[in-house]
Amino acid sequence: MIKMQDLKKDFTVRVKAGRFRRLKRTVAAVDGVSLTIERGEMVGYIGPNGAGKSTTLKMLTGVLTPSSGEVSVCGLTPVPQRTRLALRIGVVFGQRSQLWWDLPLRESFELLRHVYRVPAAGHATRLRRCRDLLDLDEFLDTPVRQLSLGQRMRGELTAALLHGPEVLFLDEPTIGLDVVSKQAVRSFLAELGRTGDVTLVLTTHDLADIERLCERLVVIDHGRVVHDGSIEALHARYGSRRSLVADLDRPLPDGFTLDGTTLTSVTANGHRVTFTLDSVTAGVAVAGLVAAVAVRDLSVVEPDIEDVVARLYTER
Ligand SMILES: Nc1ncnc2c1ncn2[C@@H]1O[C@H](COP(=O)(O)OP(=O)(O)OP(=O)(O)O)[C@@H](O)[C@H]1O
Repeated sequence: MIKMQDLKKDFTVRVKAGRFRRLKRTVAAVDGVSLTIERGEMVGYIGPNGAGKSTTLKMLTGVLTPSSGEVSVCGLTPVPQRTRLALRIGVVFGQRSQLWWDLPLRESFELLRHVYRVPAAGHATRLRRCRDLLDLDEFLDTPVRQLSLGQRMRGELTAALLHGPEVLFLDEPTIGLDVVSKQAVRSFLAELGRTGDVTLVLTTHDLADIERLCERLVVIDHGRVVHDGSIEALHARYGSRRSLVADLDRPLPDGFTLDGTTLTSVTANGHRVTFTLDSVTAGVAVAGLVAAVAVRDLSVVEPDIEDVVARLYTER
């Protein structure tokens, strides 16, 4: 569905060199990315600021011409075949709107039907689905400029989907949204992905988006892919471990050890302890602990993706 082969994009920028001098410098925004994304995949494309995420998306959607390498989306070459591509993809870029500022959402959607020449029946079915899943009805007749950010984002998602695209590109779909709108957008995208009809590529700085939505995580830094795989694979690569957190009636006896674990924190005057599970399952560790001391409460905590990704960014 999407193929990139040694894709590069350089920008020439002028940098200050002394009071009056400006020197030309080349920035390799995307520096040899090769990726294949199959139909129905949900891929999170993440990386620190300036890593090259937006530039990649712009090349995939036909906004920017690559400096070198190959790119194809739905079998088309994005820039020269941009018009045909527009009928097959949907795009939501946080900063840019596809909606008409002064028109109610309902009319924007109708205009888009004409722009894309979408048959009325398909359009109506998709709009119905978006209205239900994204709760659009209460603001369908409100002019776009009066919508809250969360309402507008729900409108943008709908606008991007009304022509039935095969691929949806999302640049920071949940940025700036409140908790409720974030959940609404995530649930909607999860539902979209579940049906497998749409291939989804999203960039985000909110790793909860990735955890909720993407089986595949591509991490890019300085224009290069530094990780491509599942979240679990990332945890395995960095040796992240689950932890067992226990609230105890009394502090642990001096020198206490629990086989296959490491005691990593003791808080609340010794009443709360955390063990990292090094080589035992949670079940074995729980059984060992309960047999040895009086436990009031227990929980198993998954490794934190934020920590792992922060390490991935800083270790480079
Ligand atoms: N039009 C442009 N002209 C010059 N340099 C650019 C241009 N667009 C992007 N860049 C540079 O290319 C690099 C990659 O930028 P890009 O916007 O793709 O990063 P990003 O990963 O999307 O970052 P962010 O998370 O901050 O949005 C940065 O160094 C940026 O300054």
